[in-house]
Order: sequence, then structure tokens, then C-alpha cells
Amino acid sequence: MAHTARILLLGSGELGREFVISAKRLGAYVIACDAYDDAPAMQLADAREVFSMLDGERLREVAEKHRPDYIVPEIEAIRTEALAELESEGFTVVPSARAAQLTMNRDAIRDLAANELGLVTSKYRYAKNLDEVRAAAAHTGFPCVIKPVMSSSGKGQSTVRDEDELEGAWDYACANMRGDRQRVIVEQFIDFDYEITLLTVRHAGGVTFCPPIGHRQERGDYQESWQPTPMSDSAIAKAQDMARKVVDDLGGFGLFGVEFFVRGEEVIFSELSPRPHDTGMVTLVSQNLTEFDLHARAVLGLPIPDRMLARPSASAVILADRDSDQLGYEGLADAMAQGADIRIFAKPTSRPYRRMGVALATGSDTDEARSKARDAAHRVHITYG
Ligand SMILES: Nc1ncnc2c1ncn2[C@@H]1O[C@H](COP(=O)(O)OP(=O)(O)OP(=O)(O)O)[C@@H](O)[C@H]1O
Ligand SMILES: NCC(=O)N[C@@H]1O[C@H](COP(=O)([O-])[O-])[C@@H](O)[C@H]1O
Ligand SMILES: [Mg+2]
Repeated sequence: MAHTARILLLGSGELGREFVISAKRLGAYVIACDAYDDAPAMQLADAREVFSMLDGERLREVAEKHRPDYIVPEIEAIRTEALAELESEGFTVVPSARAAQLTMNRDAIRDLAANELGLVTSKYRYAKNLDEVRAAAAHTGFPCVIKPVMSSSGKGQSTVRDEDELEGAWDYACANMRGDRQRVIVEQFIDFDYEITLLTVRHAGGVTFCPPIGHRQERGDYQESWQPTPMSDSAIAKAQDMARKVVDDLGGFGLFGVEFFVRGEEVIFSELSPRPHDTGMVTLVSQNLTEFDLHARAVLGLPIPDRMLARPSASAVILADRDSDQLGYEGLADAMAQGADIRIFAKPTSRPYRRMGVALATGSDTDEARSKARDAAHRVHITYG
């Protein structure tokens, strides 16, 4: 065979696009899947399949047609029962069908982290109607954060300051939840000093951590990230210990993005992605091996260094502000003039707040890198035809 491995990629957004590049550099044949055609990763892959990955039967048909060595989820909205079945029949799901299943639902991963593994989390309770939301908020206190148990990138999420806002937040969560379970998590709002993503690679040779990535979110969605971010030795040790516990429990090989809130010396586990993380796009310039390279290596059973280093770097997102299918981009040269780099994801359509690209920069420290990346992101103008 001409290729080192066949990979079925489930989800073809910007993270998948970079993963395709990394996997293909290692000689893999990649079939990119998503619910819409010309998705960012499809444009670079060897083959594509356009279907809803929530459709278990279609998922099975596609897996049987391509007979991949590895099935690599790139999004959360996947019929994970189908992944479990395929795994039991001998397919390899990355990092494991169990990891995909538990992280698709906030309640499943939260119960594992808080109850079974004993990790420190915010106070929380679940609710499936407005009365239960009120009871849950009485338990957590105000402010609290309400999120659908099935959602990502902040969809359906709101921070609630008092009783009167609960109904609006419940309606908003219901209107924006994915899947068929009308259920939310109500979490105590953590007034953190900063939050991090700890990229954690579980591989044949053990577990390797990348230097912590700091990030800033708006509307529950990432706006900028930087690496490394300073942390005390004790805080980093706590985060690494919790990350190791959870990835060892989930099993399999791959890179995980483990999210924590840090308040003083207290480190609070939030959630994790069993795959490259959006805030980890900064590794496209900060690390010798990016998060996508590390995921590809771990998946293919190739060696991962024991220690990863990062030079001070930052990323800043380029967002659309309206719906369009006549997109163009201006200002790239201007954005790059101060030394920043730009990635455009080439999504075929835009909608308000959709992430269309990212600016990347390095600097003598992360403050300088952040201001360069932000400045470059502002110089890119999307045209809407
Ligand atoms: N309990 C909380 N206290 C304070 N801030 C919170 C809390 N929960 C979430 N946030 C803020 O909202 C952001 C998004 O939350 P979370 O990571 O749970 O959502 P998500 O939809 O899964 O996002 P993604 O899929 O992009 O990781 C967090 O990074 C944090 O900034
Ligand atoms: N926080 C998760 C995340 O960043 N996922 C990334 O966004 C894409 C969906 O983007 P879209 O909504 O613009 O299609 C996903 O395919 C993945 O690459
Ligand atoms: Mg998150």
C-alpha cells in the first residue's frame, strides 16, 4: 500500500484541516467527513464523505466502505453508540469510543471527574425543567453558569446573576442544545484569576504535557490564547496530576485538551476534549510539534518527546459578523507586515461569530505576542460579496 495508514476523520473544521496536514505529512490517507461539503479539512484530504455523523447507520456504512485503520473524531456531535459498536467489532476509535461517549455529554464527563476520580470541580447540579433549574441554582448560588449538557463552543450557555434571569437562560439553553436530551448543567460561577488548557498527550511511551496555554473567552467561545502562561509549580503539578488521572481513565492514544480554572493555588477541573483543542491553535507557531502533529503521532503509535517546549506565542481569532456564501478576504499583507502569520480556514459560508481564520504571532514575551496577534486579526477584513 502507498500509505502508512487510513484515517476516517469525523468532523472537518479548522482543527481537522490542520490534523489532515500533519497526518498526511506522515504518509496517511485521510477520508474527511462532515455534514456539509467543502468543509475546511475536506479541501485537503484524499477523499470526502458528506453526511450527518449523528446518523449511526450512515456512519457504519462509511466505516465499512473505507475500512480505516483509525476513526478520528474531530467534533462532539457524533452518534457515539455507533462508535462503540464499531470499536467492539475491531475498528480503532481515537482515543477510545468511551472517551468520545463520555465527553460528548457534559454530565457524563463531570460525573466521572467529580465522583469517580475525585477531581476538584465547581459545584454543580443537572436540571431537565425550569423547576429543577431553580432548585439547582439554589444549590450552586448566584452567579451561576447554565449550559446544555450537549453543546460546544459556548452554544446555549449563559451566566445568570439572579432568580429573574433563570427562565431566560433555560429557554436559551433549550433553543441552542444539540441532540435530543433536554438537560442542562447549572454550575457555580468560578471567579477565576485565569483559565488554561493543558494539552496532554497519551501515547505508547506514557503521558507528555505541553506548557500551559492561557486563553480568554467571550460568549463561551475562545477569542485569544497564548503559551506559555505562568503558573506556580504547585498549580501546574495539580493540573498535571488531574489531567493524567482523567486521560488514563479514558484510555487510548491521542492528544487531549484539558481545561482548568485557576484561583490562587486552587486548580479547578472544567472539562476536556479528547482531541486537539481550539485554544491549542497557538501551537502552530509556539511548538516544534504542533498539537496536530502530536495527535497524529500518538494515533499512529509514533514516539512523542518526554518534554515539550514553547516559545512565547499567541493566537487571535478572525470572526465573521453576518451570514454569507460570497466570501472574500482582504488585508492579509497588512496583517503579516509586523511578522504575524494568518490561517484562513476557507469555510464556504459565514454566520455571525463563526470562526473563519486565526492570526498567530511570536514575541519576546506573551504580552507582545498577544498584541501582535490581536492587531493582525483586526487587519484581516472579510468581504461578504
Ligand atoms: N463555572 C464557570 N465559571 C466561570 N466561567 C465559566 C464556567 N463555565 C464556563 N465558563 C467560561 O465559559 C467558557 C466556555 O465554557 P465550556 O468550556 O464549559 O464550554 P464549551 O461550550 O464546552 O466550550 P468549548 O467546546 O469551546 O471548549 C470557559 O472557558 C469559561 O471561560
Ligand atoms: N470548540 C470546538 C471547536 O473549536 N471545534 C472546531 O470548530 C469546527 C466547527 O466550526 P463551525 O461551527 O464554524 O462549523 C469543528 O469542526 C472543529 O474544527
Ligand atoms: Mg471548553
